[in-house]
Amino acid sequence: MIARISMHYKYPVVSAFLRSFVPVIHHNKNYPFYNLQQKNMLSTSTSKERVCLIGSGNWGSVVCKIIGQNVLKHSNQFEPEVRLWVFEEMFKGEKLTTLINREHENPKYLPGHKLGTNIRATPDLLEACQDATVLVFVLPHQFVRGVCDKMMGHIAPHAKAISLIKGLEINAQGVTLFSEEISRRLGINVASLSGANIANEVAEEKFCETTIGSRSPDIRDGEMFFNLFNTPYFRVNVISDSAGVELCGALKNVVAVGAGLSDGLGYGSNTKAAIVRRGLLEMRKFGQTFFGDAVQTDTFFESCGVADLLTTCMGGRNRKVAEAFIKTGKPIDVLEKELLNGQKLQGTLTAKEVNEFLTARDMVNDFPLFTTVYRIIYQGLEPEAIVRDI
Ligand SMILES: NC(=O)C1=CN([C@@H]2O[C@H](COP(=O)(O)OP(=O)(O)OC[C@H]3O[C@@H](n4cnc5c(N)ncnc54)[C@H](O)[C@@H]3O)[C@@H](O)[C@H]2O)C=CC1
Ligand SMILES: O=C(CO)COP(=O)(O)O
Repeated sequence: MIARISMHYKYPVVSAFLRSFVPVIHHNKNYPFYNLQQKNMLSTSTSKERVCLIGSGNWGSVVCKIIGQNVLKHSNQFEPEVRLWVFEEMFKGEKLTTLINREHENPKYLPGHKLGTNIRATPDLLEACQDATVLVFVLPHQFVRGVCDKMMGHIAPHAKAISLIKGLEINAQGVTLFSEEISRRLGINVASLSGANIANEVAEEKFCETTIGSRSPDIRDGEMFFNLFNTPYFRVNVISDSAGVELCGALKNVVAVGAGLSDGLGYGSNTKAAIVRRGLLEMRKFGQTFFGDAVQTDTFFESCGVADLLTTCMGGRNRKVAEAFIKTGKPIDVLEKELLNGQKLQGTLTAKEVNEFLTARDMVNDFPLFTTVYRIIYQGLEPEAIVRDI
């Protein structure tokens, strides 16, 4: 069963689906909800998890570095080799996979940071995920569908997955979380991870927090993901509201585009704060309206909520490109190529997708910030509308 929302069945179905999972809430390393028996079950397990990352961009590479270190740290739980699926491309005359395997670094998407010698990059998706028991999806959201289609029928039956994707599967027909879309296509449980995590800062090991949403009925999955990601500089909190984690991660990108427009116009901190506040309200309203009580208000106070909204509006790529859109007058796709060196924007595309969804429900006026961002970027509305029309 999948929690896809359409005109025919709205959020009560989603809520029932999400509520059907046992709530799992582990707060940091103390695991107050763990009992001894469950811990013993974990330590006596004989088979180790084999991890595969699907995606090797800017964030994918940083996460690969973290996972590469953690599988060695938790060697009783994980196989030492981590597979990294790379969308193959040439870089300075050589294949990116060859470079990663030889230099232990991704020179295109994360230059200057070693990934670890236990990482094995491959351009072959099926080889990468063969026998993997833990799949980490970290792709720009526009590529997920095609990648999942290729993986269908090639996944270990008991594999678990986690989605680090910040986007939604959303169009006029309905909205689906990527965790649910991947789960539906591959038939496996999928958790989510999102937080205030600008990749280059995490790569430099500057302290930050992140949120994992796990609604797996097996409480050990939450602990496994905690061990896979948590470090002293990347502090993980595991909560049960997986939908809220993903929704925040996707929608804050639209708000960040608004913040960038404001910066481009030379407006100050107060204006940006107003956009952030309005954006947060629309994010919560979107959750309440289309996901009902499947999305919890507390989640907006986790790293995936207000913290990610703030950092993306201050230092993210969506903000940067939107600012340049105002200052240069160039189209977004041109700026994406010029400024991001192959990295992908998520916020402008999400603004368009959200607008299609809202238009189909005659609800664009209920989300004035999301709508205004869309109209400025795609319909030539004057940029000053970013304060006038919200
Ligand atoms: N970069 C960041 O600071 C953070 C990003 N995220 C999220 O993580 C997700 C992945 O982002 P990044 O790793 O930064 O990626 P990225 O923005 O660096 O995107 C480039 C990646 O897309 C791949 N790609 C290009 N064309 C493709 C195709 N046709 N099929 C499959 N892959 C293709 C490239 O090979 C490269 O690996 C996004 O949803 C993003 O919002 C989340 C937290 C932080
Ligand atoms: O999600 C991010 C930080 O948490 C990165 O945001 P940008 O894609 O805008 O860089």
